[in-house]
Parts: sequence; C-alpha cells; structure tokens
Amino acid sequence: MTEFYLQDKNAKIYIAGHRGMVGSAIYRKLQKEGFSNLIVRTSSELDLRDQLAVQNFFNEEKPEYVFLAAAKVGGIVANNTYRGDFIYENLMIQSNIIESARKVEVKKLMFLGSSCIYPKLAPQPLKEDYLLTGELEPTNEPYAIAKIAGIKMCEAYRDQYGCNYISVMPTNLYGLNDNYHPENSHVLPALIRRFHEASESGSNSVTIWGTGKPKREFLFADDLADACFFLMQNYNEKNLINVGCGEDISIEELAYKVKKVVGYEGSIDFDVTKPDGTPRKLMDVSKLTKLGWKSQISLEKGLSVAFEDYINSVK
Ligand SMILES: NC(=O)C1=CN([C@@H]2O[C@H](COP(=O)(O)OP(=O)(O)OC[C@H]3O[C@@H](n4cnc5c(N)ncnc54)[C@H](OP(=O)(O)O)[C@@H]3O)[C@@H](O)[C@H]2O)C=CC1
Ligand SMILES: C[C@H]1O[C@H](OP(=O)(O)OP(=O)(O)OC[C@H]2O[C@@H](n3cnc4c(=O)[nH]c(N)nc43)[C@H](O)[C@@H]2O)[C@@H](O)[C@@H](O)C1=O
Repeated sequence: MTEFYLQDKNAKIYIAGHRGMVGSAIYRKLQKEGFSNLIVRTSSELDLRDQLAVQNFFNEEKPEYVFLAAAKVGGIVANNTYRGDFIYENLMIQSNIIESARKVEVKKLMFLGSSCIYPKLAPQPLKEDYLLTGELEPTNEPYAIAKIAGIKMCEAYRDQYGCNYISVMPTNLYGLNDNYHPENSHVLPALIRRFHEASESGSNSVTIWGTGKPKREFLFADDLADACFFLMQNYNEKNLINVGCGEDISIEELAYKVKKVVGYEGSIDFDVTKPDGTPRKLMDVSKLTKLGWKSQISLEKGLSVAFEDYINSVK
C-alpha cells in the first residue's frame, strides 16, 4: 500500500532546532507550504540532552513528523577544540529524540547527519556506500562518530520496531541565521565576517586558515530545506542519502569569491598553522537526482544573500 507523507496540512510536525540555520530554513519551508501545526521549543525551554524532559515533551505533544535539526555544530577548529562536547551533546540530543519518537509512534522522522561521516580519503565524489570504509578526518572524528551512531540508530529502529526514520547527509551548508563566531564558525560565514571587518577597519590583508587547497561543496540552507521537504514526502528507505549541489571549489577560490561579494580591496594570506581537514568531500548526489530533486541556488546567488543577511544582523 503506497503511504503518502506530508499531504495533510494539519499534520503535527516538530522541528528540533528551529532557531538554527537549517531548522529555521525548514520552518520557513513548511510555513510556505501551508503547514500550520508546527511544534517548536528553544533550548532553554527544552534541553534535548535531558532524556526525561524530552520524553515528557513527546508524551505531551505526540508529533506525527520530526525534523531532527538540533545539534552541537561548528567548524573545524570548534570540532577539534570541544571534542568531548561534540560527541556527548550530539549523542544525547539525537538518542533522546529518536527513542522518544519511537515510544509515541512518530509516523516519520528525519535525522540530519553530515558529509564528515565519510572517510577522510574516500574516492570522490562520495557515495553513500563509502560509509565506514576507512579512517575518519581526525579534527571532527567525535562529531562524525556521533552522526554515524545516529544513522545506525535509525537503521536499527527500522529493523526492530519498523520505524520509518530516514537519514539525510547534507554537504557544507551556509545561508540565513548562520553562525558567524570568529573561531567556532564554518569557513564561509567566517570569511564573510572577516572580509567585512577588514573592509570596515581598512586593514590591508585578510588571513585564511590552512593552505586554501582543500575543496568544499557549499549548499544554501533553503535549498537543503527544500530537499528535506521533498525527502520527507518521497524517501522511505533504510539507507542514508546525500544532499549537495554536485560541485566544489577550493577554499582559496571561495576566499576570492567572498572578497568580491564583500568588495574588499586588500590582499589574502594563509595561516598554515591552522588545520586543512579533509582534502575534499564532494557528495555523489546521483541517488537524490534520480529521485527527482536538484539544487536551485547557485553559490554566487547564495553568497550575496548570505552577505546581506550578515550585514543586517550586525546593524
Ligand atoms: N552548518 C553546516 O554546514 C552543516 C550542518 N549539518 C547538520 O544540520 C543540522 C543543523 O545544523 P545548523 O542549523 O547549522 O546548526 P545551528 O548551530 O545553526 O543550530 C543548531 C540548533 O540546535 C539547537 N540545539 C543545540 N543544542 C541543543 C540542546 N541541548 N537542546 C535543544 N536544542 C539544542 C539550537 O537551539 P537554540 O537556538 O534554541 O539554542 C539550534 O537552534 C545539524 O544536525 C548539523 O549537524 C550538516 C552538514 C553541514
Ligand atoms: C560541515 C562540516 O564542517 C566541518 O568540516 P570542514 O568542512 O572542514 O569545516 P570548515 O568549514 O570549518 O573548514 C573548511 C576548510 O576551510 C578552511 N578555512 C579557511 N579559513 C577558515 C576560517 O576562517 N574558518 C573556518 N572554519 N575554516 C576556514 C579550513 O582550514 C578547512 O580547510 C566540520 O564541522 C565537519 O564535521 C562538518 O560536518
């Protein structure tokens, strides 16, 4: 019997992490699609690391769908500095939500992983089958292990309890509501902030971390949210599925694009005492393309929207 998902606009949907970059994009997408029965909680209202509080919340609200976009998230230096926090907080958040969802028989749940789950030196582009076939990138291994545990938990709950829980692996993301912290953020928001501040202060050079040689794929968060909505409606398989735009650029090329968008006139130099991380992590998105979804927002377009959002946030 064909099951239809997200057809009823009154469906009760919980977005965990609704204030984050991804969660707020999913929130916007669901509102745009006419869903009005959306359940959200801030981390001060509901600390997802607290198992009893999460169980009580699920018993009370009994959502039919869950988008699990709450997590401890950060860039390469944050991951490598707060190694214990990244594995502990993510294991607790995801385990509490997945277990509580099962107990109240949530109809469908989406777990968000990340491209870092794949081996550091896996062949490119990264196919879903490459999971657990090699060593992980050391700087974010704790976070990656937590994400892999989330994938395996969703698979195991499908095996034992018949839960329709799907695992979605986004590539590097950017967009509205991004994290611009100078040390803990990801590269794209970090460079937007650094070039802008250099422009404002008139400093004659901007320092980029690492060699600039690694390559990264960047997907705009609202594009990801569109893919998440599409997959919640159409994807019901046990195996994880990649989401990306299908092309990548070097960090140096990215820096020059950000420099241009910000209108910075000075020079760029490199701090090679900072880690490069994985040399490349381009996602193979053929599985998603075959299902009928493709990214729409180009890096040029997304960069200018993200920069404008940043400027508005610092006014
Ligand atoms: N950003 C990226 O480049 C990528 C992100 N992802 C994945 O996407 C998902 C969302 O990431 P992103 O939107 O960037 O992250 P953000 O840091 O922007 O948002 C994370 C959200 O999680 C919530 N949260 C964190 N800890 C707790 C807690 N203890 N209790 C309750 N809520 C908590 C925060 O809530 P509050 O605001 O209320 O404190 C926040 O809204 C994550 O699973 C991440 O791994 C995957 C690939 C790339
Ligand atoms: C999404 C993904 O994100 C992280 O992995 P990452 O992609 O390596 O993360 P990043 O964006 O921080 O770095 C990308 C590259 O960019 C270079 N770089 C230059 N200058 C800055 C800079 O100023 N800040 C940062 N953060 N990086 C910089 C940096 O040296 C590196 O070579 C993990 O969370 C991982 O777990 C994960 O899931």
